[in-house]
Amino acid sequence: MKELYLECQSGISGDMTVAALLDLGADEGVLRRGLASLSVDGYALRISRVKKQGIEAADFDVILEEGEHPHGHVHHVERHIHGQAHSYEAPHGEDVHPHEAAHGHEDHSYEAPHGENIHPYEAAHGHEDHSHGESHSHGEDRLFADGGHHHSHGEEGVHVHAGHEHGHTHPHSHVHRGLADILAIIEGGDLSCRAKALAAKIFHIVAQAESKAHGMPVEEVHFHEVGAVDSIVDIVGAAICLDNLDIGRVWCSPLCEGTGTVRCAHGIMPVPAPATANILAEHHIPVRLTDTEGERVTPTGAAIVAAVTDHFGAPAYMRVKKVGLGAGKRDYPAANLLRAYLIESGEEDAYHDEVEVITTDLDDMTGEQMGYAMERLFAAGAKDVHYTPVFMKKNRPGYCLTVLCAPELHEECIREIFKNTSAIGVRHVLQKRTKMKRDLQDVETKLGNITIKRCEYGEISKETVEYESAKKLADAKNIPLDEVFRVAKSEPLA
Ligand SMILES: O=C([S-])c1cc(C(=O)S)c[n+]([C@@H]2O[C@H](COP(=O)(O)O)[C@@H](O)[C@H]2O)c1
Ligand code: NI
Repeated sequence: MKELYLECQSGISGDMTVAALLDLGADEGVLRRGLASLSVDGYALRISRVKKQGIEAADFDVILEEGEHPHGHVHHVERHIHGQAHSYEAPHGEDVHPHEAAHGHEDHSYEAPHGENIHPYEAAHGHEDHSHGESHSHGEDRLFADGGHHHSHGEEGVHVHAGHEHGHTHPHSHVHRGLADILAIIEGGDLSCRAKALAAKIFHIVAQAESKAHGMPVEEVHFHEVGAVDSIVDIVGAAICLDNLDIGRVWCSPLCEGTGTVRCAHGIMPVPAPATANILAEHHIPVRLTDTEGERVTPTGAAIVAAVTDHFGAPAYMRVKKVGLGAGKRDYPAANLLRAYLIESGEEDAYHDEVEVITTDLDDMTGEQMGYAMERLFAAGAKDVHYTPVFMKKNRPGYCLTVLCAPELHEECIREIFKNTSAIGVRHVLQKRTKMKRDLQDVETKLGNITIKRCEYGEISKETVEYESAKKLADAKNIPLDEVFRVAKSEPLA
């Protein structure tokens, strides 16, 4: 099984992920053919090599073709997901292009005016000849064969796109695709079942987060035409590449997110953007908030991580087989790169792993409450839970609660502790564990079937009778437990 470790020191976005996977060896031809098989057009792909602080990396760029954008420029993709209401209010006096596309004209500059932190896809552009004075509304809504709802803009009402009210002297149409439209596009593509399922899973995660952010049912979340193209290409692209690399297990570091604000289709939003924050929360993704200005983790990036990650944190041991670098679009003091490693995790080393040890001292709970808390912790997946008597401050006898769990479950276990005990703080530490390799085996004895646990650590080996199976036999035969153990030990075990 191939294993992937995503190191998200610079955060993660959809395009960085596709680029890093291509750099790891995902087949560009397979990616291009897969994307071309989707009923989505009006864009071009640019796959190139770029340098970030002198470090060479792969770059994946989705470029809208002329005519796709209402103003007819080739530009980097804007993203605009929204409900049908079109009611984003513009902060007063802001001079932001309604569609916020990066129209550098000559140079596609990503420089934001006045040092503002504008998403590269949404940077204000510099041309002068648009008239945005008039308002317009959406007229009829009909389903087009290309899998979206075209909105033709009439004369009345106001259509506000994240910045200011805008109108156009020419009528134009947008395609607003809902989740169902996008899932149909994915389903209709010539992709493997695994790639389709993964792309659909990622889109569900984004739609869920958008639905929560905008307070509307998932079915009503609509992906604006150009934004949908960008998201489809990035998300399906990532799914195709993961499938092509045959990745079976994914590890992911905490996501480093920046700070400040980001300007997008809704206007200025805090970093992490609402949809991103919702994904981080919903999927318990560990995050490291840094003081670098800017959005490092996008909703698409967070959704990919949520969909594919099996373990958060680096494996205890890993052998690196290959490194792939995917470039981010903006420049920061530290190279803006997503690093993807093809690895063999130390999990193959069956003798070592890591466990999280969580402790807290309790002096004001009843036995019933402590028993219940223990049950909840086991239900959350704790490996072990125990109470140790302690003598605490103010001469109070109390108990130290200790929970052992897999590192990726420690957040969940801490939540259970806060929910079900009087604790208002816990201590936790990741500990290295050395363990014997274990193997359970059923053996036949004169009393019946019994389970033996065989343990091995190099040349050291031992066998123990599994208590639960011995108890079952003792109950069934109505004989002392000791007798079952005696028989199990005296008989040669096959
Ligand atoms: O346009 C919409 S609806 C939009 C919503 C949100 C929310 O958090 S809600 C965020 N954004 C921003 O768009 C860009 C592109 O994101 P990708 O995931 O497509 O790379 C990014 O800055 C988001 O924060 C847009
Ligand atoms: Ni719109």
